[in-house]
Amino acid sequence: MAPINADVVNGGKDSTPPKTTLPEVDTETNGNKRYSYETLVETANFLLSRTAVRPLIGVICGSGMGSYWNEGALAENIIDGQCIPYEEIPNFPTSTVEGHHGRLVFGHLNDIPVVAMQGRFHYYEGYPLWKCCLPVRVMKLLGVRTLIATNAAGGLNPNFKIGDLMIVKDHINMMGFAGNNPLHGPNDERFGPRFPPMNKAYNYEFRKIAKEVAKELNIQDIVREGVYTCLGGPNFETVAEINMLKMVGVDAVGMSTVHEVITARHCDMNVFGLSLITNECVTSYEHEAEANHEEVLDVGRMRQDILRKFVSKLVVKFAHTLTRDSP
Ligand SMILES: O=P(O)(O)O[C@H]1O[C@H](CO)[C@@H](O)[C@H]1O
Ligand code: HPA
Repeated sequence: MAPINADVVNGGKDSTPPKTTLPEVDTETNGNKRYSYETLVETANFLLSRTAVRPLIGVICGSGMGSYWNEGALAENIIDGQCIPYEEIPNFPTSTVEGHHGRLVFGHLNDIPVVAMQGRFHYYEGYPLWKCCLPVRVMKLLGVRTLIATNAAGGLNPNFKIGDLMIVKDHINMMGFAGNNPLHGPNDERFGPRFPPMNKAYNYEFRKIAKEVAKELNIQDIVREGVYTCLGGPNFETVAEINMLKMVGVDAVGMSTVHEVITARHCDMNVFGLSLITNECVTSYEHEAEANHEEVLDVGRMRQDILRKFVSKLVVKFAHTLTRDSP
């Protein structure tokens, strides 16, 4: 077969390669090639050698929602703050999306040892789902017992407004319907069972606590509850897709979180999910506006202060719930 001529592919106009170098990502989905338990223990041990913090709670920051973990922003609350860029962590992927800083932040938030992912990994970046969720398993090996997974999402529920916070009550694993699941492949029982239940994915007690905290902070009017779904992305949805999602009971749509939560529940972590509604999903062909990532990041910036206060308080309350439940 004749080799493909790039000039022809580009319409004969320009065969110069793009200026930016794209990161090489591993699109290998073969179950046998994924990292073993032992490999992830090595990653966890590397982190434990780099920090004295022994985190109990892990936070994943959504698109544009992580800057409250920056030096300065958390200075009043966090002590022993220490940042480790993903590039330095053995076996870690790298963040390629704007609004995802690409580092772990360790520290004590109001005396509670925490680790925050300032930047997550998405399927559309080219990573298989198991690799997107690798940090969740690493957190488990570090001793994290509770995961707070936050995300930016489009609102489908007509009662939601841009800037609202949605406590995730449940999710619909759309990608799982098509057979794409982070647990696909050989199961290592040291992480969890072959067939994990998912009907208690989002901790009921935590959801109750979050509603109480919302009242304490006087933000109850912007705090909602609902069902999240994740699509593969990176394109935003068509009108028909949004209308279909509405019909099946979805309140907010994004491109993350579901697989992280499945991985966390598989290894018996408690989960709290929080979506920031960054845009209204378009449900009619007459609608002029188009979804875009800039708007998503803008709303994230706009809500930094509230997110910082809300998440900081939740960390403390959730940690105390863990202590109470401990034998
Ligand atoms: O889910 P997070 O990482 O918050 O990001 C959301 O925002 C991006 C689209 O603007 C997508 O990555 C979507 O998943
Ligand atoms: N759709 C999918 N993902 C998103 C959206 C959206 O409207 N907003 C933020 N992330």
